[in-house]
Amino acid sequence: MAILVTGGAGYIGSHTVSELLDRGEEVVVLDNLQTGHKAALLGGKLYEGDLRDRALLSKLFSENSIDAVIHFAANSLVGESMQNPGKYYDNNVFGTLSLLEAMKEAGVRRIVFSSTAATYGEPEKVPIEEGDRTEPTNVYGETKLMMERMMSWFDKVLGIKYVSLRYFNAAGAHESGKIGEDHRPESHLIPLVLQTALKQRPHIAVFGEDYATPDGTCVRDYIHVSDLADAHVRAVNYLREGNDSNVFNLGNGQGFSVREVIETARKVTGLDIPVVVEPRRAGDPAILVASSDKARSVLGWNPTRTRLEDIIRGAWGWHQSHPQGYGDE
Ligand SMILES: NC(=O)c1ccc[n+]([C@@H]2O[C@H](COP(=O)([O-])OP(=O)(O)OC[C@H]3O[C@@H](n4cnc5c(N)ncnc54)[C@H](O)[C@@H]3O)[C@@H](O)[C@H]2O)c1
Ligand SMILES: O=c1ccn([C@@H]2O[C@H](COP(=O)(O)OP(=O)(O)O[C@H]3O[C@H](CO)[C@H](O)[C@H](O)[C@H]3O)[C@@H](O)[C@H]2O)c(=O)[nH]1
Repeated sequence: MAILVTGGAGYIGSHTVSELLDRGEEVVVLDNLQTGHKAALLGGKLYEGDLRDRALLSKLFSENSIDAVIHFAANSLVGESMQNPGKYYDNNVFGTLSLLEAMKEAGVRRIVFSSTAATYGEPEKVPIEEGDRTEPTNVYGETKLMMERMMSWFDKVLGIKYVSLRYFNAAGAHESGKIGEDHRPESHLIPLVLQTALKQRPHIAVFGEDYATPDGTCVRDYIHVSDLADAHVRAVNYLREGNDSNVFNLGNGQGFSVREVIETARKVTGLDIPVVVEPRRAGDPAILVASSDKARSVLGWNPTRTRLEDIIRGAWGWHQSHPQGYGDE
């Protein structure tokens, strides 16, 4: 049986495809390449097309024996979602509906889904647990929560089981050096800091230093992309074993401030990284740190690449060897 990976040519998707292939799984990828890269695919069978194309989905399911889906394909820029909400409801919510309908038609009963810490909004406490209040502060987080709720009803009514993985901040690159982070436009802190070290940007902007945190800058929980990939494989197996639908946080449980990330990058690269302090970015909570105890106990997940310095060193290796990313745009 094969696993369908939507968005498999993207950052987290490509690392998960690699992990699945390493474990001998047959992989089918659906990606419209709007932010993904063909070169990020280390194997698998690619269908180049859109999630919302029901005819393509029907063809894909009829041509392959798929028993589980891992669903990464989405738009995921918080700022853009606050300028163009319709794009997010269309691609994320309608796209997921299209996928679930195609799964129903094909009789596929398992889906593992990319959710996000953004479903919580401003946390009521840290570390955040799965049962905590979910009140998104941006459209992106709201669409991900809607997708979770839609899957919950497709389970109740149709028996399609899901695992929703709420990632915190994905970071780092594959140990092989072959794949890494190449978002266009790039909005994530670590790649932007490393592009500044490479002198591709004049400075890194620090969005606000008046937060109620030890050094005034936002605190985030950075989790290695390969540890995320491992969690997806575990989640598929959890569903294959016949377990019930579930929701898990995925993070390291340790927070680092924006200033600490920049300082660590200076240490790793040995280079100057100029900083300019700018106003807060709309919709940014001060602190987001995960409790991943549930994923550890239920999925047996045990992230191994947890040191921020090592995560940044791996990303630095990728940026040095691929200064233009995949170079396909
Ligand atoms: N990067 C993070 O820190 C982070 C954190 C939490 C959640 N997430 C979620 O994880 C998932 C993957 O994130 P990423 O950073 O790898 O993003 P990415 O942009 O690199 O990957 C998304 C992939 O989906 C594809 N895609 C998008 N819409 C599509 C459509 N309609 N049809 C077919 N393909 C489509 C893109 O071309 C791309 O290859 C997203 O759902 C994102 O919301 C990411
Ligand atoms: O140039 C920059 C970019 C970011 N930041 C700050 O660095 C921190 C991390 O920002 P990222 O953009 O790297 O990540 P986010 O925490 O905003 O978002 C990530 O995690 C979210 C969940 O928490 C969502 O899932 C989202 O898709 C994912 O990119 C934030 O405090 C942000 O304000 C800066 O100071 N300067």
